[in-house]
This record gives sequence, C-alpha cells and structure tokens, in this order.
Amino acid sequence: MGDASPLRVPEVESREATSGIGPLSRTSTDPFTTPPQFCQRWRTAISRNRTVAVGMTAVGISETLRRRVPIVAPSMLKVDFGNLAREIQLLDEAKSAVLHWDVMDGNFVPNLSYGAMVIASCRKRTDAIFEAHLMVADPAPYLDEYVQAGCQWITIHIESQGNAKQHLRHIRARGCLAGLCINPETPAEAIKPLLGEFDTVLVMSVKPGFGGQKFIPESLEKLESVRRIVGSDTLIAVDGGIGSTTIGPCAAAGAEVFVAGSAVFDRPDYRQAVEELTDLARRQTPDL
Ligand SMILES: O=C(CO)[C@@H](O)[C@H](O)COP(=O)(O)O
Repeated sequence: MGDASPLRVPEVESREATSGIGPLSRTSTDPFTTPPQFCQRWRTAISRNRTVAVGMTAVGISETLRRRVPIVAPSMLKVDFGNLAREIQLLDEAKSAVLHWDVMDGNFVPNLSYGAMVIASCRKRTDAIFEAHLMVADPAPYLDEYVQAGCQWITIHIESQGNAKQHLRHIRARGCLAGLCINPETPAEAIKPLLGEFDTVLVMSVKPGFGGQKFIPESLEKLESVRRIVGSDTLIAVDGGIGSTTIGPCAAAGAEVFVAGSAVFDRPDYRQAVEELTDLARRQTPDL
C-alpha cells in the first residue's frame, strides 16, 4: 500500500461530472461516452448480433448487476482451459451474468493463471459482464490492458503495490466499475480511507492463489463489517470456498455476488449448479 505509482491518472474533478457514474443503486440518464480505445476494441471483439454489452456504461452495468442480485459469478480459474469456448457457452446457458477472471502473476500470489490476451479472445463469445480480479503485485501497468480486453469491472487488491486510490480512479475514468478486494488478514476497516473511490468490495474468504480451498468462517463477520462501513449502495462480493453450505450465510451477512469455482465447475451441469446456488443465496438475502 505504498504511495509511489507510475500510473498517470487523468485529472478527475468529480466522477459524476465526467463519467456519469454514480452509486450502484442510482438510476440516471447517462452522459458518459465510452473512451474510444475501449469502445472500438470491444466493438470489434463482439459479433454484430451481440449488442447487449456493447457500449454499456458503468451505470448500465451497475444497474444490470443490481437487478440480477444475488449473482453467482463462476471463477474462471477452474474452467477447462482446453475447452474454453465450450465452457463459456455452457456458462451462457447457465445464465451467468458475470464471469470472474482470476488474474495471477505468480508474485502477489504463488500461482500463475492468464492475462488480458486470453480474456480478450473470450470477449466475443459471450455478453456476460467480465470482471478482472487482479491478483498482481502492481496493477498500474496493466489496468488499461484489461479495459481493452473488454472487462467492464476491474478489481484490485488493497494489498497490492502503488496507490490504490489512483488505481481505482483510473479504472473509473476508463468507464469501468472499480472493485476493491481485501485479503483474509486485512481488516474491514482498511477500506475506510478509500470510501467513495470504489463501486464494489470483494472479500476474500480464502487466501488468494488457488481454487478448492476451505471457506474461512471469520469472513462472515468481515462481510457484516464491510456492509456496515459501505452502506447499502456498494455491491459486496465474496470469493473462496463458496458452495451450498457457505453461500446462504454469506448472503445473510451482506454479500450479493458470489464467486464460485469448484461449486460450479466440479458439477456435471453448470446450469443446475448456478441455479441451486443462486436459490440458496436468494433465500438468505435480506430484503428479497
Ligand atoms: O481467486 C480465487 C482464489 O485465489 C478464487 O476465485 C477461487 O478460484 C475460487 O475457487 P473455489 O474456492 O470456489 O473453488
């Protein structure tokens, strides 16, 4: 969490004034126009008859997410990489609103996964919202690559190097949702200085780096604390060890997006898995 960062963030007086992005629950007319490098790359990546995601603004994405809560977001760490196109088709059939791309650099976490090129090559295959979860030592040099790859939601770790506030502002200035992730050993209070700078909080309920780990029970209390800190307008996600016994308690504790690897990909029928998990979450989501 040092201060030095090579990122040059455009001067943004007020986020709403420049991008039209507001709190997740806000409905508004949207004066935002997608930055050209984002729009063109993305347009060419998506086939002509797939228009839902094209040009969708951060406000639109926020509203889509809000409407779809509770959301089970398959963790693409557990996908069959030898059959990526087929896997994405199956996730589309499972009506997954969000695909969660776990980007690991082998440095911030002891594992290496994939980068923006792989994600960009999958962009044309689905209209699902792409979230890039950057488990990297320094996100600064990579942020734009993930925007250009078609990710509409970029999550950085508070524990990464550089200036988290600058990173979050950079993501928002590119028209994406800015997510802030905290590791199990980081207290919920650590997000307080960054309030107002992010759209979503991702609570890691395992140590990042690997799928298939056991849910850390203390994460429930942390979800409750995060909810108290951020209020109702910020979307809260949880990641790690999410399955049939943990998803309900996480929903009750305030989570709305559930990143699930094994609980989806270890099942023969992804659609059934997503439906069952969503149902379990819905039953314990307050106010639903
Ligand atoms: O980011 C991570 C791990 O670093 C997670 O997204 C896991 O990939 C989730 O896998 P399961 O715990 O659901 O199997």
